Amino acid sequence: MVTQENDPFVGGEGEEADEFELMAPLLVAKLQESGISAQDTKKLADAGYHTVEAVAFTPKKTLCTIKGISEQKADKILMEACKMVPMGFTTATEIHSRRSELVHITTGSTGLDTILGGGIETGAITELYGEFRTGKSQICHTLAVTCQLPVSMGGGEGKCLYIDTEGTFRPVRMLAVAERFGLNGEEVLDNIAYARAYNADHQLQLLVQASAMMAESRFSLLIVDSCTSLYRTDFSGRGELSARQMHLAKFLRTLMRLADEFGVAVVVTNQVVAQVDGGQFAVADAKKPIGGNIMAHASTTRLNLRKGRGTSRVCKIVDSPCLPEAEAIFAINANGIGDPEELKE
Ligand SMILES: Nc1ncnc2c1ncn2[C@@H]1O[C@H](COP(=O)(O)OP(=O)(O)OP(=O)(O)O)[C@@H](O)[C@H]1O
Repeated sequence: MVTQENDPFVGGEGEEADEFELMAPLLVAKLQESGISAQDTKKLADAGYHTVEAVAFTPKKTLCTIKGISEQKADKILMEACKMVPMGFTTATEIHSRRSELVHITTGSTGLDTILGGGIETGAITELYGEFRTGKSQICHTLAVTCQLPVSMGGGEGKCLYIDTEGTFRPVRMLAVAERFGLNGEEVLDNIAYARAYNADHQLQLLVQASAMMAESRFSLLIVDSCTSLYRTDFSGRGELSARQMHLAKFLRTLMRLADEFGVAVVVTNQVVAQVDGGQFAVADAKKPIGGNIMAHASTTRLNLRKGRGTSRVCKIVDSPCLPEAEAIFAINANGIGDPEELKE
């Protein structure tokens, strides 16, 4: 459970805090120790680069677009940032050992957690897509609470950042989940940072603030519900398709950078639309997720949700770098995502 007292980024002490400090991203001001001026590190932070990792992962030509950062300065900044952040080759053994430390956040459903290898993966993007009322937002609400649990209880010991584009955020649902897991409702809500996005530009802009917040305090989950709905309203028709996809690609790339940089789990929801380009061989009623290849490639794991019997829902792993295709049945209960009655025991 993350409270002000035990949040390792807000002045926690002792062994646990040391461990987190080792894993924590380096604040951009750290570059001053390598001869970059305080003015320049401020310019970087103002432009949304709050950590040395964010700077090191950025191409030179992008850094040069920041007011007051010349090509020469960008070279020097990148050289120093790359010295602090390991960017070259490493061994598979090292990667294996790092990956074994990655935690999974419980979804609240045993069946779902089992097929997902423990829950939602941190340091990666998980996409939940499906028709309306299939439980996408309900899973997000449960995760916003379970991500705060201790690792031993299937949590990520971090706060949650929630970007809502459809106005479906309901704290009362989170209070019910908090009670189920024996957490203090007030503290749980205090650990969820909420923002409503009003258009696609604003949605992207919120990620700049998100990175500043993540650099200050320990977050384990970032939710965007829904990732694509504002793109559908802001860009219409075939004429704007390419602009829409470019904007979406930038948004998803920024999400991936946050997942890499801060090791947070990123969960995005997506709707489906009827398939219209399948010609005479199109399956009747076939629905596909919005966002095309851009969305498909950006998501590390894609989960398709559909309705089952009664309150039950079915989740299918459609794409994952290390999980087999599999299905699990879960339920939407009053106290969050769980197992259907008939599957209990
Ligand atoms: N308190 C509750 N107890 C049990 N089930 C609930 C509760 N609140 C909502 N639900 C169920 O959750 C379902 C809606 O799920 P959710 O809001 O996650 O849909 P969604 O997939 O996000 O849909 P959309 O695309 O419309 O946003 C409904 O079937 C509703 O009955």
